[in-house]
Amino acid sequence: MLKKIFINSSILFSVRNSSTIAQKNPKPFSKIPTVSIFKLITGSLPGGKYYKKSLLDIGKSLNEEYGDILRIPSILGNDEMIIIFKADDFETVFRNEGIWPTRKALVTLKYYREKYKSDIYSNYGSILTGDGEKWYKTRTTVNPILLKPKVVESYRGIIDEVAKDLVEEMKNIRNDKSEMPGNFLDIIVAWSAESIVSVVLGKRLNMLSGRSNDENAQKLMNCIRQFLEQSAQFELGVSLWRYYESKAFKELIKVFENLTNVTSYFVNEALEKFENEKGDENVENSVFVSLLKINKEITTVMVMDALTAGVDTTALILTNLLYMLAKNPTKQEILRKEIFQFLPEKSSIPSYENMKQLSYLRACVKETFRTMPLILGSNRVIQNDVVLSGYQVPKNKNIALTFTQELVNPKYYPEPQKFIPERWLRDRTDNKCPHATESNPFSFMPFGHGSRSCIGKRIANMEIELATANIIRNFKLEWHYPDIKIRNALFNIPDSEMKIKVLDV
Ligand code: HEM
Repeated sequence: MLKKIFINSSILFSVRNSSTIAQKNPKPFSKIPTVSIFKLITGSLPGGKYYKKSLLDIGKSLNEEYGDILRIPSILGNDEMIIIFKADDFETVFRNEGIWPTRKALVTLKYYREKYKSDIYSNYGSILTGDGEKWYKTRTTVNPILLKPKVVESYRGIIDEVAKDLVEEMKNIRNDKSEMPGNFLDIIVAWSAESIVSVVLGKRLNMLSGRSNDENAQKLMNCIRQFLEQSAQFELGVSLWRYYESKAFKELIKVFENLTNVTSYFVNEALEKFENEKGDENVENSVFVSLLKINKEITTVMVMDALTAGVDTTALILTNLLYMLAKNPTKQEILRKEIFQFLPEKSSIPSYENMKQLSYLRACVKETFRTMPLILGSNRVIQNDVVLSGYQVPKNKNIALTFTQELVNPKYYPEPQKFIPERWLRDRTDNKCPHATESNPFSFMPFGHGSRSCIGKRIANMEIELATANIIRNFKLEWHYPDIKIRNALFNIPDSEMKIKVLDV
């Protein structure tokens, strides 16, 4: 064992040394290890090494096989892509992303919006799929409303109200073994949709407790689920859709159309309400109303993006977190102790001051992002020539940053497979605890980085923290099944029934 550790650490050392030299004498771009898309496709067929593998495993195999940088040449509508795995390289890319960073993602949604919905995006680009100056105009207008802590704080009451509805729903839907139904993820998606709609539009859909008879609310949920499931094959595979619109592609376009229609319905409804209540000082605060006072066009664009990007993401992280707490009862008890200390009553609404004290809760959220990442990474088109992992990479190349390998790098996160929230605490009492706060900040970016990072991160964190605090305040969670499997959709999603046991405390 010792010999193994010695060999591993000497490899690490020699790689580090040689990489320093390589940064000074970089190898030419043409020498970057290259994997053909043909090899990737055949590897994904039955019998191939990537067949039925999760994206996490595919990323790991590519890193092991080709090293810290590899190139996939352009083919049939897919741009050439450089894939990187190392935190130091991520830093280089982000420092060279330019003032209007370009991310080539959600390409089918972008295509749909440009081809069929140019009227909505004529003056202001989408935050999610737009680029250049039009993206910048929208982003800088919305930033103060979605990212300023004081403004986000004003949504605490409504987010807590929805979290308490989720707790009631969990009481109602547990079976005679006190377990959640297999489709618990759908309930959490309903919670997430309810939360973001109430923040953004100031409207309750009442989707929890089966109370909603609003057919548009149901439509919204269906569209978001279909988007998650159906767009993955086009995002991740060869872009043949650029040449030929298959039946599956046409169905995806229909999903985008439905999603746009249902969102437009909510936007128009909110507009009408706003017009009727104009001048009334008691009009409820919402992102919508705040933005509307600035610019109506941007308001529509922002609602489209928030409902597209802000539902499944948050729902999946809360699901993963509850699962991790159920599987780690000792950590769950530490968290419950902290929550009892600051929230003695089940009905209390956690204040800003209360939540600031819940450092173990925030550590549990971070450790969930690390151990069960939602996405493989992000990408940027670099604006300058750079050196990555010892190779020259000219400007304008599309770089895919694969975050997941660093999340389990023992150099940054000792005992990486273990769920250890303590590693995120600043004032550690246990000195033996592996410490993440000293690790490279570019090794942990669940919301991305820079001016194109997630605009919903503060809202998402508040939703997750309030839901978890309320759930752990009310229930003890247990897991009595084998470890869940993860499958590929647009995100990494659980492929097992989420039958978490919930017992009253
Ligand atoms: C736990 C929940 C969430 C996670 C993990 C997450 C993660 C991400 C990531 C990784 C990016 C790309 C960042 C980059 O390329 O640097 C992103 C972008 C984005 N997210 Fe989120 N997100 C979450 C929740 C939300 C919510 C609630 C909203 C709703 C407002 C939202 C709206 C967006 C938008 C509009 C973008 C595009 C930003 C831009 O390109 O300027 N996200 N998110």
